Amino acid sequence: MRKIGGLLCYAAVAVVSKNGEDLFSRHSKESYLSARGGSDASAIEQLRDRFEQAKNHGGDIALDDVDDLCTVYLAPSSIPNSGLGMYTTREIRKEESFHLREVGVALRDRAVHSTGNAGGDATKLLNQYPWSNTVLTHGIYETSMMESLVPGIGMLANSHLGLVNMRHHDPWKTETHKDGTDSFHYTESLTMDDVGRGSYSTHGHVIFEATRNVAAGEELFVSYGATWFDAREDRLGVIPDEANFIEADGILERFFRQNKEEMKEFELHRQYKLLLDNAEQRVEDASDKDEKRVAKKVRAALPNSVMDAFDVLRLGSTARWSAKDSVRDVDWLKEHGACIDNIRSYPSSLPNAGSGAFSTRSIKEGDTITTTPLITIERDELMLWGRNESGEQRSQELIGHQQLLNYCYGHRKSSLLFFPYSPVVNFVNHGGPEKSNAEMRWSTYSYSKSDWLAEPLDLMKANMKTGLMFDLVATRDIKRGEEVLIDYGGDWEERWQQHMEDWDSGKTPLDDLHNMTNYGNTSAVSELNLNSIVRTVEEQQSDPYPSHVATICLFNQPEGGECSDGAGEVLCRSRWEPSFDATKSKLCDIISRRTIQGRDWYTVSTNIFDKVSGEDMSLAVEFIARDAINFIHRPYTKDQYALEAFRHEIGLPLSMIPEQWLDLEGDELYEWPSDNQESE
Ligand SMILES: C[S@@+](CC[C@H](N)C(=O)[O-])C[C@H]1O[C@@H](n2cnc3c(N)ncnc32)[C@H](O)[C@@H]1O
Repeated sequence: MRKIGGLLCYAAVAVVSKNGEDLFSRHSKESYLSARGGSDASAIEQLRDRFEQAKNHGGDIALDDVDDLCTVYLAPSSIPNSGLGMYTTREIRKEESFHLREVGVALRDRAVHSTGNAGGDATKLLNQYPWSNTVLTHGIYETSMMESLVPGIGMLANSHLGLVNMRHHDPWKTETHKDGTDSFHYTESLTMDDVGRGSYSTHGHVIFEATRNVAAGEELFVSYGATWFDAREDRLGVIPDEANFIEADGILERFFRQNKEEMKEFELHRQYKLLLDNAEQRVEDASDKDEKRVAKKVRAALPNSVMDAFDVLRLGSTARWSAKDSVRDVDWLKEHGACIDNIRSYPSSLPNAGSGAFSTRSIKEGDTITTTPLITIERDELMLWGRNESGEQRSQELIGHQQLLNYCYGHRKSSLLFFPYSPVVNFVNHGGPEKSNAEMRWSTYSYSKSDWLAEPLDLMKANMKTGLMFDLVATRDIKRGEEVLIDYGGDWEERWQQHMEDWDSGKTPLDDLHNMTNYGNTSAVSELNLNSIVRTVEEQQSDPYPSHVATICLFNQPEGGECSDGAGEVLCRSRWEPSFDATKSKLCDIISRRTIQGRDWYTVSTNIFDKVSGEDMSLAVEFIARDAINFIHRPYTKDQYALEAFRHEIGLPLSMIPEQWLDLEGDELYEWPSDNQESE
């Protein structure tokens, strides 16, 4: 969705719509407030408890705060021609965390490693969905060019810039040692003995929160940023942003002050036509591109007839009028929607598997647990190709796969992969034939485009829309609190067994993974962040930090120049304010430390090299406080970037894949231990 290559960025837009406030009519029950998760610390405590319960009760967990009835639905979006959207049937209070935590799957340096087809090619469906790295905070430093896919609200919720009600929750803004995404299982249980290391995302804990009160029945909207829409004007038309809707509201307000309803109808029409003519003239008269764009968007926000303008009055704003059904009747949602909150993520009951999806309600055999749209991805797009010797061109050497492969469904005989993106569905783990209690099927939901199963492969690859869907169906009765497991298939199982054998025997190429210095432990990073003192570069010579650790400094550039030589210490200090905006953080070296009035202050030097201008923008900064310094993983040292980590798609039975999509022998993809074995 938003940004590609730093072009567009996720802005934490705090849009407060009057509509939402007005519609928020009744106070909800207390459990609902307690369910908002409270502080992150208590959320982690809760998770710890759940983990203990999971371990002690054979995987089942208690879910005291779950509503009996479904609270999140997939249903047609209220934005015309925008496919499906996501709706809540219970009110969500401003700043309340959305209860379904998500996984964030990082995409690594696609422009460098992908084939010509991918990485920046705007015609690829996959390229419509990644968030800029600021959503997975500190992701900025994970790799050179990082983007991420965040299912649930991060992919399924549409964007209406005038009705935004959800945004990514950023604990790192106030607690610099947190990156806002890491789930506790990651810091708790991931050790060198963990054979699952790197095979699942370390961002298993992405949280969204409400930017304003959200009414029961309301569609959930995030901001993709205005520039995302500007870049797609050809395909999507002119899409107003929040300011344009507000301006249009002002124009209508003036119109209705001057022209009363009791005026003669033809006079009203005439006056309104004049209003529209003026709006169009403004587009004509605009002196530059930006002005023209604003004028076009304001015009697009205005209704085309005076009758519709009266409708705006009734609904309260042009934004609300442009998506009339953005607050749907809950009964309508029950009838037309598909329930998508029957599962939540908690630490898996399986060893080495990271998080899992747990049923929040009792499900009967044959019932649909959740329904998910899919994006189709070509296998090539997830391959990591090396570089030639000069580093300028891609080589023919396949060096690995994007971690996203592990979250995709497919069959080795097809180059087509499917990535589901309903909430929590990506946490469903492999139970093998014995433990599985569910399976993925092509969806029977009325909005699933099942006729696409007859489409030729080329058309599927070129498709810029989503349409195919999966249902996750219970294959036996599932208790509330039980982990939902499917069978990833024989190919997956075989590769996993091979991976475990290689791991146990300490065989190469897994040596890198065993090597602490290369893919270091996150607990070490978290612990350093709790230390009050940061060692200077000189101190580190005799007392080094682990090599996977780097320091970033978060501070605001002073207005009106740097701390000059002549400036006194106090002035310097007041100028270099810590900032918790990760987008402004910089990798930095700690040069010296001084204690003034009992408080430690640091001189740091940032090392920034502007890739675009080629300019060395390194900066020496004096006097920043400890809380403006943060320990993070050095680029490429998080587990997901270990090239040798386990990689395999989730297997679909051969019988599910239409014959015309079977374009591969399949054996060339991985070094198959048993090449000729036909696996379902
Ligand atoms: C679709 S993801 C499932 C969610 C994942 N557990 C997480 O925490 O994000 C698939 C990955 O989960 C892990 N996984 C799933 N089932 C597993 C199992 N039975 N044993 C070990 N790892 C498993 C593997 O790393 C696999 O590549």
